[in-house]
Amino acid sequence: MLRAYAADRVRAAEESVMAGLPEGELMARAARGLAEVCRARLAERGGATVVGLVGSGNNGGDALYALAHLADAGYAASAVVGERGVPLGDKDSWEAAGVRIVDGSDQAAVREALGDADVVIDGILGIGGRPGLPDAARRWLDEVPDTAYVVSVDLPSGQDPAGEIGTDTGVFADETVTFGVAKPVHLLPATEAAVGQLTLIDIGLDVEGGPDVERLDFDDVAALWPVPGAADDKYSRGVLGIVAGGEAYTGAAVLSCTAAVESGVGMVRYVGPPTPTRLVRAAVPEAVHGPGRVQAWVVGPGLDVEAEGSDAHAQLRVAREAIDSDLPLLVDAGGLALVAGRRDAPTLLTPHAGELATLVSRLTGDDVSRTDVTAAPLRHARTVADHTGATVLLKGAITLVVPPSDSGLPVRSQDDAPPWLATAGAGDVLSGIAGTLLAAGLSPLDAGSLAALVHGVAADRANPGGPVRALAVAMAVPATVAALLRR
Ligand SMILES: NC(=O)C1=CN([C@@H]2O[C@H](COP(=O)(O)OP(=O)(O)OC[C@H]3O[C@@H](n4cnc5c(N)ncnc54)[C@H](O)[C@@H]3O)[C@@H](O)[C@H]2O)[C@@H](O)CC1
Ligand SMILES: [K+]
Repeated sequence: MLRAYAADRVRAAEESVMAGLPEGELMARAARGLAEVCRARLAERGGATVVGLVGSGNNGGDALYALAHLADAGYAASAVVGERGVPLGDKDSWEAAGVRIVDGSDQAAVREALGDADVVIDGILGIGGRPGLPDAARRWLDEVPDTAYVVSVDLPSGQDPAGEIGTDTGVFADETVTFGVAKPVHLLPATEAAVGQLTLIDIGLDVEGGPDVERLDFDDVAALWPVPGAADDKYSRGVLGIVAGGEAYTGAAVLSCTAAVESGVGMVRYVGPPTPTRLVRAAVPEAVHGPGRVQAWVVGPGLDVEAEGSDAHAQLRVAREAIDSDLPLLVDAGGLALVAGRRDAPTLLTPHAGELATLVSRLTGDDVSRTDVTAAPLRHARTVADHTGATVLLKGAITLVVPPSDSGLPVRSQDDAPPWLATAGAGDVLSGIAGTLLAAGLSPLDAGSLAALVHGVAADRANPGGPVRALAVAMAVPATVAALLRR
């Protein structure tokens, strides 16, 4: 499990560690680790020249000390500094340590220095930064050659340390070297694309309490996935009711039911009108039909809440009963239109960005667009979680699973899916996997994040590096789970 802690908690931890250490020791550790990474990247690239972009705070201090180590190791090291000059010591002392100081307001000098750079160290802003870069720093970035390898110190400068707000004016790094623990910026969808490879340097930091953001990795699957024992039967493993599909969207019913049986559900009860029922009978002979006792519900894939006719109305009635029940519930796609008040039972909502925008707008009365959601995904997912008491799984290239704030639980952020998984029906498959896990008794947070992980890995295994259809993802789930359980 990768764990990230908010910047203010990291600062508090730094302060308590620093109290027991000689002055400057923590920064010295950070800079030594940073210099080692840069030295390895220079060696891999056969490079001789490293240039730091140095801001006025401690992030710039880390960069400067690392540059001094690299100068000491024989590399040509320069530091571009802003109008406030070097963050620590004075220009002469750094030049005595072998670091050439370049006046950042002299664009020609900046261009000349960066033109030769094999590695660029981005030490403009760290956890003290707000989203966006000062104009002067933006002009420095204009001179960074495409061929240079950009190593960001702690986080890509100008990106939101909290990972809440995306900006395209910040640094986009090849690698980010962070200290002690990861921060939300490294894992959350608004900012993670700017981080590049994440490298963690141990500086002896220990943050108290649980993380703010987590990411399950493959080694977490065995501890969470419900593995049946000899005493289990289909009922104890979990019966999942699926209210999905209609005369218009017939495939969603097949995909959701298929994914559930491929995920090892005890039994599926399918509820829908005649055409999807016929198709589910043919494609998923394991499913039983019509309402009955279940341990959890999936409501919504391919569900048309506006559909007319007695069959559609009967299906809608079961959907509403499921929502009003005290059973664990997953609500997806068409079913999201039925979500209104709070539920006390475990609830997982699984919108994509457009559906979340509609949901936020309806619940808050604000006019929120899909673009607003993609610019600040965590904020909007949390708004819905707090309004409904449900856990919100926001689908995307990175899947966010956001419990209500008052739960005290961390956000999970999963990046397991290949871009090929952005295909019709993939969400229906996810609902079948996550529904199976809810029926087996997992919490919405575990069910949602574990399902997102398995869904992404199954897509990759179905056809590594190439296109994949939703049905193939569902069919790849059994071997994927077996492989993850064997680790
Ligand atoms: N506290 C410690 O002991 C350690 C800190 N470390 C480094 O220190 C960094 C944090 O340093 P600082 O707190 O000095 O803060 P930063 O160096 O991140 O930022 C410096 C200052 O820039 C200004 N600023 C922020 N956003 C801006 C914007 N968008 N435009 C213009 N100005 C802006 C703010 O006044 C901020 O205080 C960490 O990210 C890490 O790199 C490491 O050396 C490890 C040890
Ligand atoms: K930085």
